[in-house]
Amino acid sequence: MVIGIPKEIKNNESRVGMTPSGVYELTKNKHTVFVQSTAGFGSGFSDQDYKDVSAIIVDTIEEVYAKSDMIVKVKEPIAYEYPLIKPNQIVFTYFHFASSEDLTLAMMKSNAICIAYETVEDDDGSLPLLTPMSEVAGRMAIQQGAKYLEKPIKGRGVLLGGVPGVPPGKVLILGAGVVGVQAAKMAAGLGAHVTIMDINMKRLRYVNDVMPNHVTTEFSSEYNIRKNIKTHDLVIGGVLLKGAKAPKLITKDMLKLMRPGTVIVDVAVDQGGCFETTKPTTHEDPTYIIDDIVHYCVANMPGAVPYTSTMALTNVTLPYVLKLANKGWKKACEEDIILAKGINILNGEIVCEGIAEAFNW
Ligand SMILES: NC(=O)C1=CN([C@@H]2O[C@H](COP(=O)(O)OP(=O)(O)OC[C@H]3O[C@@H](n4cnc5c(N)ncnc54)[C@H](O)[C@@H]3O)[C@@H](O)[C@H]2O)C=CC1
Ligand SMILES: CC(=O)C(=O)O
Ligand SMILES: [Mg+2]
Repeated sequence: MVIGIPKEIKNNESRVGMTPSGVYELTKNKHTVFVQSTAGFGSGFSDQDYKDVSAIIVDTIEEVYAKSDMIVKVKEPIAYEYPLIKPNQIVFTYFHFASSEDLTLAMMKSNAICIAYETVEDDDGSLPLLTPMSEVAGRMAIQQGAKYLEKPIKGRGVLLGGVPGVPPGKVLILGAGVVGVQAAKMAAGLGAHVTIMDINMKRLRYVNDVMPNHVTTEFSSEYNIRKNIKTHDLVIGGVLLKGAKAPKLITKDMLKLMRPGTVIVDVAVDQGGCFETTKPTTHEDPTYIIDDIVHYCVANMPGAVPYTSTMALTNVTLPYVLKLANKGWKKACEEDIILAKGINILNGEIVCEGIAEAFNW
């Protein structure tokens, strides 16, 4: 098969769809791989690194799309890429369709085979191709939240870890999944007091078992959320309803309950966000303020740490990329129900639950 790795064009997105080590496995299996020149620079890989594993370097994104049977990338296609996508071309990437009607309509029109990393689902319900990026984003959420709590950038002016004689800051985490647990771990490491909420008691039991005593669990209900946002300095949104729009757990009127300078980091922004006031931002301009509450809503957080993220992503995507390349998408998906769950759009039709509902279609 002919596989193409374009350079990402989303704002400040420095990850790349495949490392040279991943490309090595593809060319070893007799596939042809086109890599757009400089695609790997941001992640520390030169064109020569890709040439050394028998990839062919091309100058433009147009050539990558035109020559390839399968595109392997990181983020959802951007409007510039829509017309480059061909009928029956496999596009394997994060799509997050439920957060963009334009993207959904464009991909339906393209007649491409859209396989979304974020809905590939293991037998136990976990999402193996989302997990590593959620690990990165969960850990980063605390790093970013701690920074935006500083007064010169309009935060409350609280040091999360406190100091001897002064209590630590308080972090509220909505969702005890991958993002939530990694965020809790980082916040606890800094010495902050952490409250983590979920509707899944199994997850709360797990957190309760593995976390230190200054991480407390609480069932997620509107009443409990309203109570907690009054006293916490940093609120992390890490909820997910697979493939669907995130539930709005904090509405605009609830911002008034929070103290001025409270920071919210809505990691779930890529599924529409769990705060009513969330709108996607970029690494170039990551925050905005509504009712004195600092909102950080970057939809590609791992893109800011590409050296870590690109490797973590290829580690998990490579086995599926190899299957798709070796067998073709039909046979690969027939034989592997886990991969088949990634198919979101096929022959111009939506085949994943939750997307059509997101737009009231
Ligand atoms: N902004 C970014 O750069 C990134 C965003 N993400 C996004 O972060 C979100 C979370 O991802 P994961 O942690 O991997 O998902 P996950 O599936 O591991 O965890 C989600 C958790 O939310 C819980 N939940 C659902 N409804 C809830 C409610 N009403 N209250 C409290 N908890 C509730 C679920 O029970 C589950 O435990 C996803 O939307 C994902 O796409 C992930 C990586 C990067
Ligand atoms: C999961 C996702 O949206 C990201 O890594 O950017
Ligand atoms: Mg995202």
